[in-house]
Amino acid sequence: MTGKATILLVDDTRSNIEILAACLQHNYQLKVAMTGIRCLELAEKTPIPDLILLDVVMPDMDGYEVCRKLKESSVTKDIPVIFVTGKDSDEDEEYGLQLGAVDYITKPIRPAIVTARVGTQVILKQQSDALRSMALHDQLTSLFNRHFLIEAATNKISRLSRHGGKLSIMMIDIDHFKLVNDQFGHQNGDIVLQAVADVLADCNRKEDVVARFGGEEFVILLDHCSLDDTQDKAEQLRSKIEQLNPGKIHVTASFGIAELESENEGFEHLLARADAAVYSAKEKGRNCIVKANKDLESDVKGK
Ligand SMILES: Nc1nc2c(ncn2[C@@H]2O[C@H](COP(=O)(O)OP(=O)(O)OP(=O)(O)O)[C@@H](O)[C@H]2O)c(=O)[nH]1
Repeated sequence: MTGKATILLVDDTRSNIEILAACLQHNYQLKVAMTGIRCLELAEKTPIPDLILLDVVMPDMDGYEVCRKLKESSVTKDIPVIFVTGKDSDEDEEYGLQLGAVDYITKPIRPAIVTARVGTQVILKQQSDALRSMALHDQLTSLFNRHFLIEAATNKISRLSRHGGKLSIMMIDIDHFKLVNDQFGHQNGDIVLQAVADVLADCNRKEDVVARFGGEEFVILLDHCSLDDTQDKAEQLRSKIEQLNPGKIHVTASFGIAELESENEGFEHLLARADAAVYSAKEKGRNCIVKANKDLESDVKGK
């Protein structure tokens, strides 16, 4: 991880914030909130904190309630929380830990103890972020992997069922990739995969998901994108890949595109339609784009 970890300090008393800041400001980037509501706002804003030090007794919303809300939100649920509080009974501590806090520090604080406990939690958070990132990315291309794609698509489809909107999918399969490996070797095959992945990653909006789905197959999820717009985008990508020549190897790819018919269509079905369209593109001579039929059966029969 590059740069300093970010810690959000939450306390309604300025002098408490100052004491904590004095312990931590040299090693961490600090954000400060003096109310529970402000804590919830800052916890969702970039840079998302790596750790929150949370007071309990505050006028607008107490720290326990803030912690509960942090744990309910998909954006903030993985941020570790340490309570820093004057409430020092066993019951208070037990309650705070039951809410999901990773540690509980009582006031008056001892700076060396705060520094050590914060350091431990920051390291654990960085390690778990690194593991999560490895679990969700493809190592060769650094794109998202199939596991993340399925998770993201399922979330997007369930959001669409609540708020409406469009979702399209593009499946991209490099043509005759076995021949590339056979003629130029596996290492050059890897270079081709990385070059194609870079083109796909560069040409997309931040909210789109670009994933390596398997061997020489990639999938892009396009938010709020109609099938016609997806086709335009696919044409740009097809043309860029054709002009790439990574390691002087001529590369092309076949594209299948599909738009979610309704929120009742599951991701598996959408994917199967895009896959059938890729198959049709291969049948048509490769290096082209095929729109999926609405009906998967007729696509599959066309094989
Ligand atoms: N270099 C490299 N090759 C891989 C990787 N993953 C899968 N492959 C190879 O990709 C090739 C895919 O071949 P096929 O599925 O037969 O498809 P194709 O040769 O691209 O033929 P068409 O898709 O019909 O155009 C296989 O030879 C796999 O070994 C990888 O990570 N690196």
